[in-house]
Amino acid sequence: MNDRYMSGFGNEFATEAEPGALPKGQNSPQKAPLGLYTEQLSGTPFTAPRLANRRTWAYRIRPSVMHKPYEAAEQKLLRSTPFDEAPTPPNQMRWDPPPIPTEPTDFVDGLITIAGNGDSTMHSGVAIHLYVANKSMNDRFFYDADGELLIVPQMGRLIFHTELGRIEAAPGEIVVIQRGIKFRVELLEKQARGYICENYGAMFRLPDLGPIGANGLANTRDFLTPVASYEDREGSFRVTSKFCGKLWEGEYNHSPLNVVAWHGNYAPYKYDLANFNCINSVTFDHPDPSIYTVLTAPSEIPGTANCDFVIFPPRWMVAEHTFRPPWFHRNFMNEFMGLIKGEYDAKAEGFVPGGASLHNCMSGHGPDAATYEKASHAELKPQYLGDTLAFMFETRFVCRPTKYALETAQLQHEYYTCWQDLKKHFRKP
Ligand SMILES: O=C(O)Cc1cc(O)ccc1O
Ligand SMILES: [Fe+2]
Repeated sequence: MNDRYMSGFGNEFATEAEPGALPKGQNSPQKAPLGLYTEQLSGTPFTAPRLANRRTWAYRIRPSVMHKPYEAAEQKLLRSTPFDEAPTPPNQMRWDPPPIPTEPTDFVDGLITIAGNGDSTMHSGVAIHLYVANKSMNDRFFYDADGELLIVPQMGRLIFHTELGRIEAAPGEIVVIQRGIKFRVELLEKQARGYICENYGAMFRLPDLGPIGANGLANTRDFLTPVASYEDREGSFRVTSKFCGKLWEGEYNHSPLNVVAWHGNYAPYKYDLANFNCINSVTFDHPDPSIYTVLTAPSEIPGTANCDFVIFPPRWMVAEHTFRPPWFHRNFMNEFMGLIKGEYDAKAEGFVPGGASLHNCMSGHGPDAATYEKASHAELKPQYLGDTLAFMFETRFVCRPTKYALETAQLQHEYYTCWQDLKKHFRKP
């Protein structure tokens, strides 16, 4: 731990970048300390039950209201609901990684929507985007009124300069920036690439642990929220807003990252996936992948997540008399997968870091033919899967690919062939 982050999930934090900037004993004094403006940011309705209620009080150089009117802005490959650009095929789909652009492209211009579902205006469903960038945002900022952003870097370290503090993230870590929070993204390397789940629904939270007990999976102390830090910059700035599925741009004469102090429980965080305490079979059989849930965004139906964020981290495989990789299956839920590094144990080739796959409701999938043959005959000694980090956004509604995703050269039209060599082994007794 260093002094740039505070640890815990959903805590009531209090942090000031200048001593004395937080008012004592009340939220909205007649005059806030240091000549700051007081502003409340609500992430849930005022009346949400206490356990789900999220809001933050910000003490800032100027309030968020101070800007010129937003106007419609250029939108590149970013898409939103209703995701009806093209019919959704029931086929298994897989993509190679998107190329890094040759033109200067920042995090916002480099957003590419692959698929999505639900209705952002009804606060349900998700959009799944990739980002590719080679340029930092300096005088440009972004906020998403449609949903919360779960960002999964795959290449390139980044700094997310947010209203509530700075988060540095490398591949292997994830960052969550909630609805409405403004930020800009600085690249610490020449190129950056990764995945984003834009969650229109209820905020991501930690899953219940049931019989696992009070500890395990992602532990609360490993979630890190930044301390307050601010920019006191005046000039000409651009804020891009994602609102009702479209991009809008507003002119500001100051940096909106001007929060000198804040307290509350609505704040961005990061989590290092290496801290995930993996629970798995030490007897036999391959458990359902829900054991790998890092975060869940619930829906109003119990056990039916709007989106689960699941990882397949480095781990020991020890199950006896068991086919160890994922089994063949067809699911109710819809599975978008990405690979941060290494290899995924269900696929011998073709699923590469930065690439993606999509297996929608009731579409058969599972190990490719090469993996099936190998794992059916493998000696079942304890095996460490070291070089691997895959993840899944598992959603309640069918993920409907965008026209871009269906037409891009990165779509692997031959993906289905990885199962065509599965041999008939049946012997009638
Ligand atoms: O399809 C996949 O590769 C994801 C997955 C992994 C697993 O271990 C079990 C089920 C499942 O859908
Ligand atoms: Fe699956």
